[in-house]
Amino acid sequence: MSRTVAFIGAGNMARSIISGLVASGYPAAQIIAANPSQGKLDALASEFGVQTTNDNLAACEQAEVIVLGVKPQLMAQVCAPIAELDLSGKLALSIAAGVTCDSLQSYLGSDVALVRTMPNTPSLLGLGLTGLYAPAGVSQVDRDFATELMAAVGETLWLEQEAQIDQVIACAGSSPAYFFLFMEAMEQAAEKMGVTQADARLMIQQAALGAAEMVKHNPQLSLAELRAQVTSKGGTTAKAIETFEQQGLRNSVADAMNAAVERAQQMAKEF
Ligand SMILES: NC(=O)c1ccc[n+]([C@@H]2O[C@H](COP(=O)([O-])OP(=O)(O)OC[C@H]3O[C@@H](n4cnc5c(N)ncnc54)[C@H](OP(=O)(O)O)[C@@H]3O)[C@@H](O)[C@H]2O)c1
Ligand code: PRO
Repeated sequence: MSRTVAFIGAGNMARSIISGLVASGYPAAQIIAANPSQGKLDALASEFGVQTTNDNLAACEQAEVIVLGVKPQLMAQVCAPIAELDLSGKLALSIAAGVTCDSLQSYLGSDVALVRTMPNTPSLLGLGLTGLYAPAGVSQVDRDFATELMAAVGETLWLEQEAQIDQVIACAGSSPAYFFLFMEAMEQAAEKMGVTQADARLMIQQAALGAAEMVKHNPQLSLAELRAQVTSKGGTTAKAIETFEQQGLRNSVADAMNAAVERAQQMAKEF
C-alpha cells in the first residue's frame, strides 16, 4: 500500500516529482504539499488533486514519509520545529543539494530514517534520474520505498558513498541546465542567421530529443561513435566540431562540472 508522503517545500523540484508521481498512478490523496505561498498550493491542488497546507507540522504528522524540498539554506530552520514531533518510524527523504546526512540527522534527531537523494527536473515528465544514498542502519523496507517513489519519476541510481551525490549533481541534477544553455546558444545563433525563433526552437528541440533517444537506444555504440555517424569526412559537421574542439569545449564542460561539485562541497560546510 502507498505511504502518505508530505512534501515540505513545494517548489520547482517538488512539483516535478509530484507531477511525475501522480502521472505514474501514485494516489494523489496520499500526497500532501506544504508550502508558504498559497498560489503554488492552489496550482498543485487543481492540477494534480493533491492535499495542500501551509502547516508543515500538520503535514509531517499526517505523513509516513517526509520529503524535504526546501532550499539548502532554509533546511536547518525548517527542520527545527519538525524535530519536535514524534518522528519514530517515519522516513525523511531530502532532495537538497549540499546538505549532508550528518547535518540532516543533527537537525531532525536520530528517530527518523534518512535517505538523501538528488533528483532532476525531467522527473516532471517521468524522465528523471535520481541518485540515492542512505546511511548504514536505514532498513531495506525504507530503501525500497525510496526507490519505488523516485522510480515513479525516472531512473534511480543507488550510491555507495555519500560523496557520490555531488557527482550526481554535476552529471544529472544540474545538467538539464547545461543542455538548456547549449540549446539557448544554438537558438540565438540560428536567429542571427535569420531563422525565426519558432523554427529554431523546433529544429533544436527535435535534434536534442533525437540525439538523446539515439544514445538511449544504442548502448552498444560509444558517444564518439554516434558522433562519427553524423560527421562526414571533410563535411559541415566536421568543421563545426573542429571549431568546438579548438575553442576548448571539453575543458569548459569539465571546469563547469568540477565547479558544481566544489560548490556542493562548500555548501555541505555551510549548511
Ligand atoms: N531545481 C532543481 O533542478 C533541483 C534538482 C535537484 C535538487 N534540487 C533541490 O531541491 C530543493 C528545492 O529546490 P527548487 O529548485 O525546487 O527551489 P524552489 O522552487 O525555490 O522551491 C523551494 C520551495 O520551498 C518553499 N519554502 C520556503 N520556505 C519554506 C518553509 N518554511 N516551509 C515550507 N516550504 C518553504 C518555497 O516556497 P515559497 O516560494 O512560497 O517561498 C518554495 O516553493 C533544493 O534544496 C535544491 O537543492 C533542486
Ligand atoms: N538545482 C540545484 C542547484 O542548482 C541542485 C541541482 C539542480 O543547486
